[in-house]
Amino acid sequence: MSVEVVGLTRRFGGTAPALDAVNLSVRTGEFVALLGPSGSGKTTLLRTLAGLDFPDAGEVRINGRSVAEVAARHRGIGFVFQHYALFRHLSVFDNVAFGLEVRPRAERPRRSEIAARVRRLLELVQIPELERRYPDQISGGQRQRVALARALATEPPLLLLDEPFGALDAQVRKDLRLWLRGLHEQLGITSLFVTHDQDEAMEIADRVAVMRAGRVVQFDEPGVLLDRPTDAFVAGFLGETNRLRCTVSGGLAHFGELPLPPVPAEGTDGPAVAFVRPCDLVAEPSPGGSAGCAVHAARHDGRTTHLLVRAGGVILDGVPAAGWTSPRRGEPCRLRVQAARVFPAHGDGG
Ligand SMILES: Nc1ncnc2c1ncn2[C@@H]1O[C@H](COP(=O)(O)OP(=O)(O)OP(=O)(O)O)[C@@H](O)[C@H]1O
Repeated sequence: MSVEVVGLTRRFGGTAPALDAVNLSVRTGEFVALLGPSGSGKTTLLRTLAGLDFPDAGEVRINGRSVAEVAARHRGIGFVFQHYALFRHLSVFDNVAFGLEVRPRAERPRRSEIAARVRRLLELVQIPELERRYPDQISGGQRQRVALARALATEPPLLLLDEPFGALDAQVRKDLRLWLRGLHEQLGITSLFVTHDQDEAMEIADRVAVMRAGRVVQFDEPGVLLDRPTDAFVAGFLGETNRLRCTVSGGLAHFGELPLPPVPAEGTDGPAVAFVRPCDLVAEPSPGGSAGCAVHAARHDGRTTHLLVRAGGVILDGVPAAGWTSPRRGEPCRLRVQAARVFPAHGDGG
């Protein structure tokens, strides 16, 4: 099922619209993340797709057709919302069966068929042994699986998930998101999920729509977002990065007081902001101390050793040069910038 959003605008009465002429085109079978800071419009966009909220302008097209006149329950969409609680008085089995049980008699599968489908779904979400339990007798992660099974029971070709694992601890989240990605592929559905966890988005989505202030500012594959952000907001929002004020003149960004060599920069002359990833900021020993930098601390993120370097009154996050095995606190060093993304200062995302 493909989804197209065209010029979607939604105002709630405040001055800034929650959605501001959003365009987005999701292909059949894609797994797409909506990522952005709090209040950027992610949930409003998802609710509008689901038919739970209505736009002031623009439209949603599913498989090329406008769904403006189609009620939520007829859109063929399954959704899992973080706070869309399970029915506490129903067993796990009955929660999953619910969407089928409430169908009009003519469309309702036979009882034995419903039971078979519920059991298949509980196998799929890997909790077949829990069917007789009630929601308050299972863990948070298991509840999320039940919610997902319930959403899938009506076999929707499109699945919408709003922070589906938001309330869970980090390891469970990690396991569940990989499992969800596998499930998406196994079922061959189209899925959109909202998150403000960039690792989650980058790890499992085919494409990520980065949202800011009611707009989609970039919609690309994770690698493209990291390597070729189209503006300063995306560059600063994604991944770890040093954000440095600079001035562009004659094709070079100059860092003023900061003891950093100028780097090549395209674009017009004037105040700018440069984003330098830690892996592109290389520190090497400078025994004489003339480079004006010193080791502040070493930091390990599980994969890489980072070196925090004091330079001109600020602390920058870099990496030690190859072969520099034991930098000591206070040791003089110099910094080399291997790559930087430079944008005009007026669009730097505040
Ligand atoms: N029912 C509502 N009434 C008034 N304003 C609303 C309503 N729903 C959302 N908004 C406003 O619309 C904007 C977008 O909200 P939305 O919930 O879509 O953002 P979000 O990106 O999902 O945020 P979060 O990550 O915090 O969930 C916010 O400024 C919010 O205050």
